[in-house]
Amino acid sequence: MSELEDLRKEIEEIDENIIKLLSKRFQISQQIGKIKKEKGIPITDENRESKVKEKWITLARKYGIPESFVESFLTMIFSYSKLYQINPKSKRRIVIIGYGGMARSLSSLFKISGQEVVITGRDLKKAEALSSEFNFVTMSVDSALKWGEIIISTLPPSAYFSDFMDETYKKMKAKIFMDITSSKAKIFKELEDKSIKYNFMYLSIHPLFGPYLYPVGEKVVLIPSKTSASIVRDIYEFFMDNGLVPLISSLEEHEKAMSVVQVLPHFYLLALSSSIQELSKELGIDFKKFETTNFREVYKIINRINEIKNVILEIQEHNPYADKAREFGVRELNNLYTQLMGKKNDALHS
Ligand SMILES: C=C(O[C@@H]1C=C(C(=O)O)C=C[C@H]1O)C(=O)O
Repeated sequence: MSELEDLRKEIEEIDENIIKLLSKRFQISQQIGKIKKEKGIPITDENRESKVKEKWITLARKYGIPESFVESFLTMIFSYSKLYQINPKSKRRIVIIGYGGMARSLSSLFKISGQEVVITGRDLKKAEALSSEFNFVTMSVDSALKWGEIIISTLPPSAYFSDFMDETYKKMKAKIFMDITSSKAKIFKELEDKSIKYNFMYLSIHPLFGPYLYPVGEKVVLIPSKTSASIVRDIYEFFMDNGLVPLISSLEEHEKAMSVVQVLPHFYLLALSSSIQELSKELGIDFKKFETTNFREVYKIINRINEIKNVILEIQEHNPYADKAREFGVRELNNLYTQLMGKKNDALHS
């Protein structure tokens, strides 16, 4: 055998060992998951993750492996390790109304946690396309509402004022109903009123993650309404059991928080996106050719934002603190501008 072949053989053996060890690590993680379930503690333990990461970085230095490799590898290990810990106490009958990115993300989560899911909506062909991805079932809206116990609507805010939803509310008696919108000010009261009128339990939720698959360990905000007091505990446990980290909030606190974590950064990023285009055009520069590591990361986020621009603009429009957030954004940008321009002028005059 040539030297090249010998070395490749050695690599293959090492690869097998890596896989064996990973499998062992995931099995242990599964055991840890069972203990956490018994004790009612959440799957994600950020303290522990920091400790593990510290250890990995020390070892990486010791063995001469780049820290950046270890960091991205470990991030993947954590997220798959947590997948192995999902093991819900009970199976619930969940109906998802809608078939967009968030419906897909929630479906992926419920698939690994073994929930029973039916996908429905106005367009049953689209519902069927999503169902088949996860081997779930599609039903007409009427049948789905009869069958289901927990109804999660992934529709945009405007949909809650449509004839379609008007008909749907009437068929949800005694069911648990959730919306997942980012800006709730406009719809919360409407849905709360409808839940009183038609006797369903309305618990507003906001998954704090984008349309990604297997969002294990991510947060979901729960905003109780007048009709959901009796089920908040149950749904809190349900989400924890399915691998998310639930967080209870009031409507007002949630809207304020979203003006800080969504409205403001999205506002800057949209402006950053267009100013990058404009400035590079003005200067005749192909910025992709010169991108730095930081720029690459920022641009990834800009691309993600542009992909869901309609949702982003909806949040800008509906969040009640959006005007304030944008005012602060512009004010601080101007302050920085004045400060930096001032420095430049000082330098010129000295
Ligand atoms: C395995 C655990 O669960 C999660 C996964 C971890 C891991 O894979 O190392 C660490 C912390 C937790 O977020 C644990 O708590 O130890």
